[in-house]
Parts: sequence; C-alpha cells; structure tokens
Amino acid sequence: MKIALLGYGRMGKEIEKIAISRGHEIVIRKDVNDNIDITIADVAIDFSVPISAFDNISNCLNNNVPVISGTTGWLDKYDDAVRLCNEKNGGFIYASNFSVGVNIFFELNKQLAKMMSTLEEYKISMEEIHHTKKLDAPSGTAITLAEGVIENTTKEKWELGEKSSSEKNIPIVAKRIPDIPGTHTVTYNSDVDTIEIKHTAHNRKGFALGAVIAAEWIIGKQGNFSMKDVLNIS
Ligand SMILES: NC(=O)C1=CN([C@@H]2O[C@H](COP(=O)(O)OP(=O)(O)OC[C@H]3O[C@@H](n4cnc5c(N)ncnc54)[C@H](O)[C@@H]3O)[C@@H](O)[C@H]2O)C=CC1
Ligand SMILES: O=C(O)C1=N[C@H](C(=O)O)C[C@H](O)C1
Repeated sequence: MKIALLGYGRMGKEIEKIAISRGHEIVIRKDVNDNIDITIADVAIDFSVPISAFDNISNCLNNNVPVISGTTGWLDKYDDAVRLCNEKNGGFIYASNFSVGVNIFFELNKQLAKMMSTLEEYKISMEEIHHTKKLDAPSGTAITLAEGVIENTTKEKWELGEKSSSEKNIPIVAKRIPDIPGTHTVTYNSDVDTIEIKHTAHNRKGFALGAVIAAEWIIGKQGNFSMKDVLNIS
C-alpha cells in the first residue's frame, strides 16, 4: 500500500517504522502546511495537530483517498467529517485510541459502568496521565471512556477537575508528566472499598500498529467506521 503520513511527529515516525515492516511504502510525509498531492496515496494516516486534522481529512475525502485519523482535540468538526465522507462515498475512521488493548478496555469500561449504574454508594472519577508535549486535555481516550459511562448510566457529562460541580458529571483529572505515553484509570469509590480499572501504554507501538491495521482494513470500503469495526469486537 502507498501510505500518506499526515503529521510526521512522534506518531508519524512510529507508524512509518511499522508500515515499512509490514511491506508498505510511505509516499508522503506531510508536516506543518506542506503542499502535497494526496492522490498519489492509496490511504492516508493523520496524526497531526487539533487545528489541522479536519483540513487534512477533508483533503483526503475530497480526493477519494480513504483516511484514518488518530488526532485528538478536533471533535467539534467530527460530524462535518462524517457528512463529507457520506457525500463523497469515502472511507473514514477516527479513533481516540488505536491500540488493541485500549479498545478492549473501552468495552470493559462499558460493562463495568452497566454493573455500577444502580449502585449509588460508588462515586466515579477518571484520571489520564500523558507526556508534557500533549496539546489537549482531557485526552481523547478519556473522553471516549466518559462517553462509554454516559451511555450506560445516568451520568450526563464529563468535567475537567478533581471534583465535579454536579452529581450528574464525571470528574476527569488530566496530569502531565514527562515521557508518559498514556495511562487511563476509571475509579469507583465508596466508603468501604474501591474498584479501579486501568490501562497503561508502555510505548507508542500499540497505537501505531492499530493505525496501520486500520489503514489496511479500510482499503476498498466505503463509510464511516470505528476501531470496533476493524477489530471485530462485540
Ligand atoms: N488515536 C491514537 O491512538 C493516538 C492519538 N494521538 C494523537 O495524535 C496526534 C499527534 O500526536 P504526536 O505524534 O504525539 O504529536 P507530535 O506533536 O509529535 O506530531 C504532530 C505533528 O503534526 C505536525 N503538523 C502541524 N501542522 C500540520 C499539518 N497541517 N499537517 C500535517 N502535520 C502537521 C507537527 O509539525 C508535528 O510534527 C495528537 O493529537 C495525539 O493526541 C497520539 C497517540 C495515539
Ligand atoms: O497525545 C498522546 O500522546 C495520546 N493521545 C491520545 C489521546 O488523547 O487519548 C491517545 C493516547 O493516549 C496518546
């Protein structure tokens, strides 16, 4: 496959190594606002910055190139991206986290939320820890975890901070510590005990492998998909 990397930072470089090891060719390495001809690629993988993700994705969809995006912090335009994908009969996957482990963790989180939904003595909170170069907070993964809880309980919103302003909200603490690739914890605390589920990424290889697998999977498909479709998780 001929792959365009839209964003050639920490993730772009990690994806390049894995893509080459799986027999693919990198035909574009776009960083910042370079002019590119996206039509030379079979598929594009966007791991850029929040302000550029939508333009990168639109350029692909407008030129009939399927696109995978892992960039977080741009979701105010997600519905526009889905609309454009449908209008152009394109292929598009956004995932806040491409690692297999986190996608299993997302399902575990939903199951746990269902079980906890009637147990009012337990108070939920979330914590995410990332490296100090991260631009957005809370992380996209923490937002997906919060959405999984909201779908399965009476919680209505997430809120940044240690304590939420309403019982209906899920408090999310975002910590920034040098070199941490990504740690997410969901905690249910009561007076008598604590239940906690946690995912710790040891490096960026899992995110990068998931993105390449998604790029391989989307070739020849039309529609807006998720990592759950790619991994066939039920
Ligand atoms: N979904 C997932 O599994 C994961 C998502 N991420 C997200 O991916 C994004 C990138 O992460 P990193 O590689 O760690 O960041 P990074 O800062 O190392 O790389 C981003 C690169 O994008 C470049 N860039 C700026 N404007 C651009 C444009 N118009 N077009 C293309 N590239 C442009 C920057 O120069 C930079 O080199 C972040 O939003 C991060 O949260 C990171 C890891 C996993
Ligand atoms: O910026 C990062 O590094 C990461 N971003 C994603 C997020 O916002 O959830 C995924 C992963 O945790 C690493």
